Amino acid sequence: MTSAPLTAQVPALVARTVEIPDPGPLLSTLPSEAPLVWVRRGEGLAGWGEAARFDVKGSARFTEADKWWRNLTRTAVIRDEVQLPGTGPVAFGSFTFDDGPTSSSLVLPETVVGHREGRWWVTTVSVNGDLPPWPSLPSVAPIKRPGPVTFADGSRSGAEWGRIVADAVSRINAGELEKVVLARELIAETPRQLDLRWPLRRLSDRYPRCWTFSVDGVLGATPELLVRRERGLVTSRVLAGTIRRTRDDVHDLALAASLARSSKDLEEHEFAVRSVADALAPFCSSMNIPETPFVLHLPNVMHLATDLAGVTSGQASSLLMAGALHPSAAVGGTPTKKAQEMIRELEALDRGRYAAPVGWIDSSGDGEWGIALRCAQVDSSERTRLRLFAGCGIVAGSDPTAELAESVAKLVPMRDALST
Ligand SMILES: C=C(O[C@H]1C=CC=C(C(=O)O)[C@@H]1O)C(=O)O
Repeated sequence: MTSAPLTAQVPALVARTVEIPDPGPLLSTLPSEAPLVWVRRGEGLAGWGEAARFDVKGSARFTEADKWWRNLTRTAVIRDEVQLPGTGPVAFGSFTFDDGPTSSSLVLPETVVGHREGRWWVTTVSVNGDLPPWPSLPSVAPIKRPGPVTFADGSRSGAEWGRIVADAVSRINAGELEKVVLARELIAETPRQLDLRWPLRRLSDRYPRCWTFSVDGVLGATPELLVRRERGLVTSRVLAGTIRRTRDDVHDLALAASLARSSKDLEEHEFAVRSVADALAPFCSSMNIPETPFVLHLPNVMHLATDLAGVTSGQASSLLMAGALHPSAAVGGTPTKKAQEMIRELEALDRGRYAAPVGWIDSSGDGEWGIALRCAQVDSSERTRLRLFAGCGIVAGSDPTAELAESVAKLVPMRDALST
């Protein structure tokens, strides 16, 4: 079901991108209202304003959103003096994990500031056929602190969650399925309306190897890139298999070595790589899949990681690829259908947009889509209540106590980002 007919009159999109001098950190250019963000190591996109949006529910959400974007950009007039991926009009998107009651959205910002390869630009758009305003950066209000934040259990306490993990392990050992990813929720309350720039700045400063994102009230820093399509090349960073860090670098190195040898984690990782490679295969004429994963070090956890790369064989956009890849075994399980049923049965949680594609797409279909992991969903009106999510891959050898501790470690980035 779509909330807007695809055949509705298509607005006349005009976009203009101009090069600008270094404006400082991208996140410092953002006004406080509804920031749209995709940033890693200082590069990426920061947008605001809403020139057009598309909200959609149901199993065809990715294809319908892709159709809407193609319709909108097909007849667009684009003046782009920078010509890099992410220049010209871009839409930011955030999708739901399943076909439940929450909508997925694509948002076309009025203004986007971008930075890549030593260049900076501003794009402005209009959807009424007029030339958009001359790109300029507004002066922005200082970032407000959230004040003391409280945290409480969401749909289940930690102990209850440990019990459903134990249940999943016995069912995996009984042969019902091979892997399931179970998530838990934490509720954060802020005493005053949250200025989203506060957690975003902290996430991007502390987790520079992650993609910091904010789209339509979902924000976080994800280490997992579901798919990037850029000028005929497709890449994907697959993660699965995790170990907590201890703050002792020497000990962490030993842990990293044990992670790289752990048969439980290597097996979990293999499921995730296989699911991504299988889903990408129809879009690629060739693909490179490294034989062994590397260990990705983040401040709170370490992951087994594999970077896949392929050459595209058709016209499918980055968004269609993201839809085909979702849900990968890193967020669903193996086999996918069985895992989704078990998630619904055991979690007692509407995942909303957690563990689903978040990212951006440009008018050529190129773009980057991460998986919204370790993120928060802000209630839209008051902005004083957030649902925080984190999940863990459960396989035959999983220990519920260790998984609970892992989920706590995965919640740290968002918790810390909200604290004053
Ligand atoms: C589902 C999450 O992590 C996934 C991604 C990387 C490693 C994972 C793991 O080792 O369990 C999870 O599959 C999450 O952080 O919410």
